[in-house]
Parts: sequence; C-alpha cells; structure tokens
Amino acid sequence: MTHEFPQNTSEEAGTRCGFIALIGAPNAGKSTLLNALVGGKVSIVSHKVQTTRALVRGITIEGDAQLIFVDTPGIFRPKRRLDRAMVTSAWGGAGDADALCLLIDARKGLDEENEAILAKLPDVHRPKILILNKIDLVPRPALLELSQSINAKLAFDETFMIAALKGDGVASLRARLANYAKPGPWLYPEDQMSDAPMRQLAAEITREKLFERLHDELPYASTVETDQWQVQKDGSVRIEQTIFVERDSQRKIVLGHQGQTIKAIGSRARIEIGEIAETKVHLFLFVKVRENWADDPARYREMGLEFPRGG
Ligand SMILES: Nc1nc2c(ncn2[C@@H]2O[C@H](COP(=O)(O)OP(=O)(O)OP(=O)(O)O)[C@@H](O)[C@H]2O)c(=O)[nH]1
Repeated sequence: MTHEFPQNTSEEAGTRCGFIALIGAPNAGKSTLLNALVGGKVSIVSHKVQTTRALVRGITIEGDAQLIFVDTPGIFRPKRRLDRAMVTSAWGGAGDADALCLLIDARKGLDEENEAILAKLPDVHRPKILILNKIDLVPRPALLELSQSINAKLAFDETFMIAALKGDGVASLRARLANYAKPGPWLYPEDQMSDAPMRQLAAEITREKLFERLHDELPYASTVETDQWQVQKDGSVRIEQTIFVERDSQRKIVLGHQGQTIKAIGSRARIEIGEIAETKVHLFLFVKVRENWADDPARYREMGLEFPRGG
C-alpha cells in the first residue's frame, strides 16, 4: 500500500515549518528535552556524556507549524577524529536552523565548557534562545542570577527555564519555538516523530543497552550497526546487528561469561526495538573486533557523519 501526501502550497494550507537546533555541553539534557518535545523516544538518553553521535531529528506539530529538531552531539574540545566529526556536524546543524537553542545545565552554570560555547555563538547568525535546564536542582534566585550573567555576555532573544526530565516548562517552550517557523509546507507526514531510519534508531537502542549494562568498562570504544532488517512473512522483523569494539579483551567483556552479557543486552534491546517498530523482533547480535573503527570512513557514513580530513 502506498501513502500519498497532498502537495499543498503553504499559502493554501497556511502551514509553517521550522528547523530548531539544540546545542549544548555533553549531559546538558538535550536528548531528554528532545524526547519531551516530541513526546517519544527519538534520541537515546544516558547518564554518560557524548552518547549522541549523529544528528537525530525529532518532529512535532504545534498549531499550524511543523517543528523539526536537530539534536546535536555535545560540544567539547575535540581530540580524536571521531570527536572532531561530531563537533563539525553539531555546528553545521546550528548554521542551517531557523533558531538555535543553547541548553545549559543550570547546576553547572557558566563553567569553562559553556563559556567556550558562548564565545562561538556570535558567529551563528540565527535567533538564539537560552534554555536553563534542570531547574529542579537549583534555587530560584540562583537561576535568575545565572540567566542575567549569561545574557550580559550574549543577549539572547529569549530565555527559558525548564526541567526537561519532568516536562516542566516544555509545552510553553514548544509553543514559543513555533514562532520561529517560516511559512511553508510540512516536510514530513503528520504522525512521523523521527526521520532517523529505523535501522539507525535500532542501532542506537542496542548501543544504549550496551552503555547501561557495561557502565565504565567499555566507554566509547564501541559502535553498533544494523546490517539486516528483514520483514518476515508473518510481519515480524529479523534484525542483525554488529557491535564493533577495538580490542579482543573488549569483545570478551561484551560477550560475558558464557555469553550472558550479550544475551541480556540483546533481550533488552529486542523488547525496546519491538515497541518502536510495533512488531515482533528477532534480534541477532554479533561482536567484531575492528581495531581502528574510529578511523574508518565507512563507520562514519553509517552514523550520518562526515569523515573529517587531515588525520
Ligand atoms: N534532575 C534533572 N536531570 C535531568 C533533567 N534533564 C536531563 N536530566 C538528566 O541529565 C542526564 C543527561 O541527559 P541527556 O539528555 O542524555 O543529555 P545530553 O545533553 O543529550 O547528553 P549527550 O548525549 O552526552 O550530549 C540524564 O541522566 C538525564 O536524566 C532535568 O530537568 N532535571
């Protein structure tokens, strides 16, 4: 069955469309906010920093406006090649957007990292919105003070105070963000939450389960790819994924004693992928050692990143 979407012109339909970039230091709460804004799980959330690697879009409708959120990887001082690719991708997303939201962990305030991001913002010629997050952890007077000191450094068009985790302030933020949308047709079907291909989303989910299960044992030395996504006759899907690690010792950690670790990761990932795909999932995980996966252009394409030149 095919679906056709009417090709309304914006004048006829009175629709608007807006690209909103979310930018901020690792752990500021970008993924949590994105999920709260679109009301679904589109970007993985973790207590670890830099879990977001590629641009993932969340899509939501606010009145006549379709808002497309670009979730950027945390900004930090890049050292490795992979880190540089993430940073380039983050700033690329900001420059193309109709508005740029800087998310700051209110508890951290203006630390060195946030100062460095603020210093870069005057180069981005877009409406800028300051969002102080995690206000549940900070007393009100301190929040006001923080807002004033940040705005004294760079005058933001608007400032919001939210607690993304509980959803406090998220609905009014979304309504205000809709003001930045421009007249134009909606770019995605109304019920679509994310255009991240399902296989990429499925890989992110497995990576999240890896993180949760292995904590600090296998920090950033792994990546997950979906190799197969086959719809079966009964409507279920057979998914094959490869977990790439850098060393054999890491492969053993991922497998665990008698394969128990990978089994546990696989069963948690299978349930969650099944919920999102809305069908029964058969998930097969493979672990491969690829010493230099972080220097391999093919791995970057899979993650939707440009391979940075110059080693
Ligand atoms: N107390 C509190 N915690 C929050 C809030 N929002 C997010 N968090 C927590 O902060 C941590 C980081 O959130 P993420 O959404 O993963 O942060 P991120 O900015 O996407 O991180 P990266 O993917 O590393 O760039 C998680 O443990 C969240 O549960 C909030 O409003 N209040």
